[in-house]
Amino acid sequence: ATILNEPRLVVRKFLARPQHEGLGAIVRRSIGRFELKYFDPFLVLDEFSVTAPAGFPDHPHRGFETVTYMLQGAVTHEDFEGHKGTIGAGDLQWMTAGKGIVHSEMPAAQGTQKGLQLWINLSSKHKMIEPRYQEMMSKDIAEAAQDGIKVRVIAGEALGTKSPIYTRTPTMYLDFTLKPGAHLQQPIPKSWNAFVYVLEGEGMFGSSKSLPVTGHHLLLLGSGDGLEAWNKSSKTLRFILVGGEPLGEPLVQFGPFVMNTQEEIDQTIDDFENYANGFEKARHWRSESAL
Ligand SMILES: Nc1ccc(F)c(C(=O)c2c[nH]c3ncc(Cl)cc23)c1F
Ligand SMILES: [Fe+3]
Repeated sequence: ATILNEPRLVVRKFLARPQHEGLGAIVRRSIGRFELKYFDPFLVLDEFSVTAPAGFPDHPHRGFETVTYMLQGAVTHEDFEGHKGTIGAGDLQWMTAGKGIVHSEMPAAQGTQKGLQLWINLSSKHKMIEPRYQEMMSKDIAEAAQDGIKVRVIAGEALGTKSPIYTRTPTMYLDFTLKPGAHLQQPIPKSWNAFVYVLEGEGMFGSSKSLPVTGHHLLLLGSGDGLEAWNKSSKTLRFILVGGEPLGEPLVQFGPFVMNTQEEIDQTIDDFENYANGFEKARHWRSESAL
C-alpha cells in the first residue's frame, strides 16, 4: 500500500570521517563539519568511539540539547549538580542544557564505547531554561516491528508507536533495522528538515533506483512527505532517521555555547568564567573522573 505521496529524495550525501575530539576520543562528525555547519535545528551529529583513559572530561554546554544514544559499551556522565549515571548499549540520555550544564562523559567499561551524540538547538525563548534530563534504559524504549522492519522510537512516532520523550524543539529520532527485502515508508512532517545516518549494511533511500549507501554516510533529504527506503542487499540494514522543525533564528556558536547574538555569547563566556547566571556550581566542582 502506498503511504507517501511525495517521497523525499536525497539531496546531499556526506561520508563522516574520523577526527579527534575531547581528550583522545575519536568522532565521525557529519553535521557540524565545515561543509555542513548547521542543518536547522541540528548543530552536531557525532558517531563517537572512545576507549579509556580517553573521554570527554569536564566541559560546559548552554543553549541547546545533547542526545546521547549508546550503540556499544557504556559511558558514565556526571554533572556539577551531582547528577550522575551510566548509559549502556541501547540506552538514551536526552539532556536539555538550557542555561547551563558542566559535566563529564567518560568510558564506563573496558574496551571501546561507541554511540551517537546529536546536538539539537533550542529556540531563543528556551535557551535559558533550567537544565533537565530525560533518560531511558534500552528495555524501556518503545519498539515496533512489521514486514521485516524493526524500529526503536527514540523520539516521535513510527509504525503506530510513540516515544514519551518531550521534544522542546519538535523532533523525531527513529532507529530502523530492515531485514533483506524490506521496504519502508515513514511519514515526516513536510515543514521539517530530515536526514538519514547509516549505521550498518547498505540501503537505498528516496528512490529504489538510487545507488546503495553504506555505513558512516549522512544523507540530507529534500522536500516531501516522508522517507522511502529499501534493503535490496543480503545483509541487515540499520540507520537512524532524524527530523526536526527548523527554528529559523540567527545562530552564533562558540564551541559548546550556542546563542543568537555575539553579545549573548560574550555574556555566556563571562558567566562561565565568573561562575554566574547558571554556572555558579562550576566554581568548586570537578568530576571524579578528572585525571
Ligand atoms: N564543546 C566540546 C568540546 C569537546 C568535546 F569533546 C565535547 C564533547 O563532550 C563531545 C563532542 N562530541 C561528543 N560525542 C559524544 C560524547 Cl559522550 C561527548 C562529545 C564538547 F561538547
Ligand atoms: Fe557534553
